[in-house]
Amino acid sequence: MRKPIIAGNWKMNKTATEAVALVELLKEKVANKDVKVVFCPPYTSLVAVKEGLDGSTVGLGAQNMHFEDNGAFTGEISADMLLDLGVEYVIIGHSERRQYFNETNETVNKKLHKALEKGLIPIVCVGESLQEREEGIQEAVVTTQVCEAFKNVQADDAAKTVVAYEPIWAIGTGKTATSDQAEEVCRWIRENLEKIYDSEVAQTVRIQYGGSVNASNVDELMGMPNIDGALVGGASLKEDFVRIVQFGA
Ligand SMILES: O=C(CO)COP(=O)(O)O
Repeated sequence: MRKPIIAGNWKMNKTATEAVALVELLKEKVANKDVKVVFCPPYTSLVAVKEGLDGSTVGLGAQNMHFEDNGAFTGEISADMLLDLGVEYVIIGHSERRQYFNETNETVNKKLHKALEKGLIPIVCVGESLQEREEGIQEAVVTTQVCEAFKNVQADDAAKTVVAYEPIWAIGTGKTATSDQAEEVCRWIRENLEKIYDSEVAQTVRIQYGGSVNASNVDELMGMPNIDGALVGGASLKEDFVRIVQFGA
């Protein structure tokens, strides 16, 4: 049985001071032994959020990292830097990074290798654009993203990874994929993992849905057999997140 994982991607929101206030608001209310809850604040708030979460089961994640260990990469952050702060999870290949910061399937693959080598748990994001869905090529797009991301990743490492299916057209738009649409792609992702590896790996990897998840639609999404969690943007910055992690209640 896969333990659900619900992560809040705070994106470029909250100063460190504001982040502490949000942790205070949420941390006790989101404590849930049946669900892994993770906060992914901006880099600048990681230390403050870590301190604020002291004694809590809520995990700490970063929103990105570089694939090199160190060097002349102005403005970038390495896996070791994150680990040193107590970070456990890292989002890799978010569509906003693919769209605005030149992230490609190749850099996603490099980052996935580095995160796993260092012992961070990667949350690898995949998902098609509106145009790709309208053209009916979403299965091919997501299949390519999954195959490229996992290139040369060993089975035991792959099993530790979390994959997030985030259709770009559903992010921040208030337009959620229907639970059937989300389930269909999450199932394809699992089938791909089975083809690349085996059914044990495929059945171990947790697959999240992300894109306008809120307190009203979470129950239906989480009721789907291949959806093991959510990657939540806007609603993770508010008290709604408490209801989201209590899905099904
Ligand atoms: O991109 C997302 C999470 O990574 C989803 O964002 P929203 O929940 O704001 O649509």
